[in-house]
Amino acid sequence: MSRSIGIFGGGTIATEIARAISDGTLSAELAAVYDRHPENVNRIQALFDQESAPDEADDPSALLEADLVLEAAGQTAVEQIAVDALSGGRDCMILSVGALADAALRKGVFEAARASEGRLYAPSGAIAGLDAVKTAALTGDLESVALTTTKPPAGLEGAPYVVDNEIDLADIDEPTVIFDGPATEAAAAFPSNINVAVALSLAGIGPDETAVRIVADPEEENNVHEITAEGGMGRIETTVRNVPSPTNPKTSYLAAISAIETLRGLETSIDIGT
Ligand SMILES: NC(=O)C1=CN([C@@H]2O[C@H](COP(=O)(O)OP(=O)(O)OC[C@H]3O[C@@H](n4cnc5c(N)ncnc54)[C@H](OP(=O)(O)O)[C@@H]3O)[C@@H](O)[C@H]2O)C=CC1
Ligand SMILES: O=C([O-])CC(=O)C(=O)O
Repeated sequence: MSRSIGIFGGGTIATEIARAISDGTLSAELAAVYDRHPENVNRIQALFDQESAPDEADDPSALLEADLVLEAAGQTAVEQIAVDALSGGRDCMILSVGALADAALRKGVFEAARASEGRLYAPSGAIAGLDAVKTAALTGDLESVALTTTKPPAGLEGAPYVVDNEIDLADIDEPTVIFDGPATEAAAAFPSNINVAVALSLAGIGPDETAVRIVADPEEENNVHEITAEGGMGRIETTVRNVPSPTNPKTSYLAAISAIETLRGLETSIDIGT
């Protein structure tokens, strides 16, 4: 029997995953979708015929009936659903990985995962190289991990750090570093922009030790993520120049596809790559 999935969030990433289920790329059943905007759920339901359309969940707890609960909404949604899903023996996939920069939440979610028959999944999302960073971390001598993210200013609008520091993105006329600090701080300062930093940090040397720079570049059309990691094994350098999603420029198209590929990995009997 195919795995049932309940999705928390009905936006850009959820829609791509739903499409992959409706067109057969994934052989899962989409059981239910929850979003505070019912029209988003309705748009996803319209991708399916009547018998296979997901239920509209009135409450996030309705998602806990599914085999796998997938969060694609925001950091608060991770707080609302991850521990309950894992404690109930469900698998749980989270996209708003930045939520795990909070040490107390991370401890709670990891403990729930360790005690559960279910597993916690955090896809690579919009970055490349988590496989190599994770492998290098195993050697015990990974010394530094850094991420530089460059986005068009429009992709950074509304971030708490931008609002609190009254950064006028429209005034930026050349590549400008607007944030430089550890992944822990980046996740709170840019909750919708830098989940990748926390995923990277959890694969590597931890959120307090992972250096993050965010650059606003008016000439840049892509969401660019450059990773460098150094240690006894040598040096890892990766760059992804992501096409932003048309429905949410903050989110790179690759992030949604990465979640689909992680789900596909649960179905296949051949597993290539670390
Ligand atoms: N790991 C990675 O590499 C990446 C992670 N992400 C993260 O994935 C998540 C989903 O991205 P995306 O699909 O583009 O986002 P969207 O904004 O397109 O969709 C998210 C939807 O979920 C709703 N939502 C958010 N929080 C809640 C809540 N607590 N209760 C009910 N509804 C909620 C939003 O409503 P509203 O708009 O009102 O908040 C919105 O309708 C985001 O947190 C994003 O930052 C994105 C890209 C890469
Ligand atoms: O999609 C991206 O390029 C990265 C992103 O928004 C995130 O990590 O939150």
